[in-house]
Amino acid sequence: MEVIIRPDAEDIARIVADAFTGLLTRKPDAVLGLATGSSPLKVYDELARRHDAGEVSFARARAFALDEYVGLTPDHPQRYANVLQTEIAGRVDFAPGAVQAPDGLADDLPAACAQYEAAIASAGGVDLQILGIGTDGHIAFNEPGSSLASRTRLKTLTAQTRIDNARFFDDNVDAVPRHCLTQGLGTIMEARHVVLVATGSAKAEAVHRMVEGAVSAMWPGSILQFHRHATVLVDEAAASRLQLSSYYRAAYEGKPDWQGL
Ligand SMILES: N[C@@H]1[C@@H](O)[C@H](O)[C@@H](COP(=O)(O)O)O[C@@H]1O
Repeated sequence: MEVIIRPDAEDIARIVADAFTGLLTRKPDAVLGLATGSSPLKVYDELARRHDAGEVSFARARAFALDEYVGLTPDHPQRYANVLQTEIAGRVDFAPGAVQAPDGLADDLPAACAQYEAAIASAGGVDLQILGIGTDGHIAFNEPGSSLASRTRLKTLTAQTRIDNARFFDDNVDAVPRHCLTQGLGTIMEARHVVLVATGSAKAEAVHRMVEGAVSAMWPGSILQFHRHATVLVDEAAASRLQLSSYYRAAYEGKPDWQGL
């Protein structure tokens, strides 16, 4: 796991956008993994800017959302399919239907989960997955206690996650759905490169546990310690509990250019 500590979210966004544009240049039909939440927003802004400048195209790419709320109406602005359309898909040149999310309105939710797994597999798997992390250490919606081998499935959100996400629902926690469909930890682990972005002091404990703690279902992001190509980008506040921060800084400063991200 590579840990990169940068001064601010803009700098992090540039580095992550470089990973996306580099991949799409090498492999225009790449399969991208997209996250919701506030953490990726500056990355999406930077990608939209580069797209407008003619520096990158998503025309042949496909993308999969990490997760989706269960039961939000098709036009609900917080339905993650709509969030991704607003934040990134509608701002660049993805082909119609190229961005998929689990179907949180399906009559048969387990079947929808199985279909989603099959769609990712038939696309050839995810090349580059962007991730955020919850204050309780969840990635996608894999809450503490999630199986480290889990696949796309129905999950119940924790009270903490519903409180954290109430800001997207006019601060009304009762409006936050209780259930979601989420890629499992085992699903996410199959992405060929995962890039996790975390900023702000509220994430410091989760980042420390994920990177330096024991691998444990109590801190689901810690499964990424087993990933062969995981990059964690944090600002100073999110890095504030890291024990080996001097080492991470030295490694990044001395990193040979040819290594890339
Ligand atoms: N399902 C999403 C996660 O994918 C995201 O990583 C997390 C953190 O959100 P934020 O980036 O807004 O802190 O929130 C939600 O629960």
